[in-house]
Amino acid sequence: MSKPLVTFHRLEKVFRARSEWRWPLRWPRKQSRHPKVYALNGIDLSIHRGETLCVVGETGCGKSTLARLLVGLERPDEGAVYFDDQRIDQLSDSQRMPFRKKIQMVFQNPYASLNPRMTVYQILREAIRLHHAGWSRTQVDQFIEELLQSVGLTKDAEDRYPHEFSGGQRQRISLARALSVEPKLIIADEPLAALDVSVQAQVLNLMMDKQKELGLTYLFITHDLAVVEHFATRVAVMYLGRVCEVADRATLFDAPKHPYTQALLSSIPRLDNLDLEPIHLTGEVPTPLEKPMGCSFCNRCPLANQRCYEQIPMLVTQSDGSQVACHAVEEGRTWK
Ligand SMILES: Nc1ncnc2c1ncn2[C@@H]1O[C@H](COP(=O)(O)OP(=O)(O)OP(=O)(O)O)[C@@H](O)[C@H]1O
Repeated sequence: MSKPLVTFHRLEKVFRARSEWRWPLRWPRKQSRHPKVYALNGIDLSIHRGETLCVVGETGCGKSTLARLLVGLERPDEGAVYFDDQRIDQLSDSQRMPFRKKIQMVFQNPYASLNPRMTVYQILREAIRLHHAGWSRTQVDQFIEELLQSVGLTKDAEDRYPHEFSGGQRQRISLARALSVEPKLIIADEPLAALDVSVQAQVLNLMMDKQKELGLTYLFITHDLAVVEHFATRVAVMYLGRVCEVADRATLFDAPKHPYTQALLSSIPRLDNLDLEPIHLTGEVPTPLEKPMGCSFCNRCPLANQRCYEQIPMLVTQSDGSQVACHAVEEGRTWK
């Protein structure tokens, strides 16, 4: 197999808590006014060329932080990020310029991420000018027309402003802007969350078509497991700043191994097994204000034993190629 396009190596990110975290009820007053938030606690993960890696996990588990580190909006406290074999997490803004073109991001809210004062033409021209500085006006105009056509929009979209479009059309414009610099990787952070279900399918199909046509790689962050099942090549399941399972799509949905993945997937009704009962997790959801000593999932895991509370489980490759970070899986402990 060729080398991965992206590698996250033992990535850690700690934030100082935002003001709303300052005095939560569970936080003793004697503690710092700005306690630490352990957003990523040692992420080891790769993205292969041409694949769609979907990252799933409940809110606050660190999915967006991972994306922001890759795109250079945040720097890690520990560990490294490699793109095309080059370490990119320590680069200055100017050293990062060549990678800006190769790594593009599509956000959840296309309205907030498109400048409302610029027409679609101006938005696209700005991106193109930055990366194809030598192009003539005619070349730029022709490229914009073709670009809009390729995402299902017509030339008359050029003179309109973002607010004149529907949510789905705005997401097409965001995709056009990302594609305008001919990237290798597109990071899509919940790109469908603000769209109607019928429009979600159109945007998803467009993204899949573009991937086939241009050989793109996607890092796709979502809460929606139906989207993951339709769209992913591989899936990384995150829990509280750690990756607990990575597997190709079929393996993950057919044979999830980590107890958290099993609970997560049991919430989707399956036509092939209507008798399957959803697994209800008990126990308090841990806070990222405390660095977990052992497995981050142990206080909600019905399979946990003393070892799980004391020792951090590492990702271990299984016989079917998936990777699982779980002492219970390693020891063969199963649900009763
Ligand atoms: N700039 C920041 N300052 C302080 N804390 C932050 C900052 N950014 C993220 N966090 C915290 O880091 C943790 C991980 O956040 P992140 O946004 O990566 O999670 P997420 O999995 O993407 O969540 P969601 O699915 O809700 O978007 C959260 O506890 C969040 O509150």
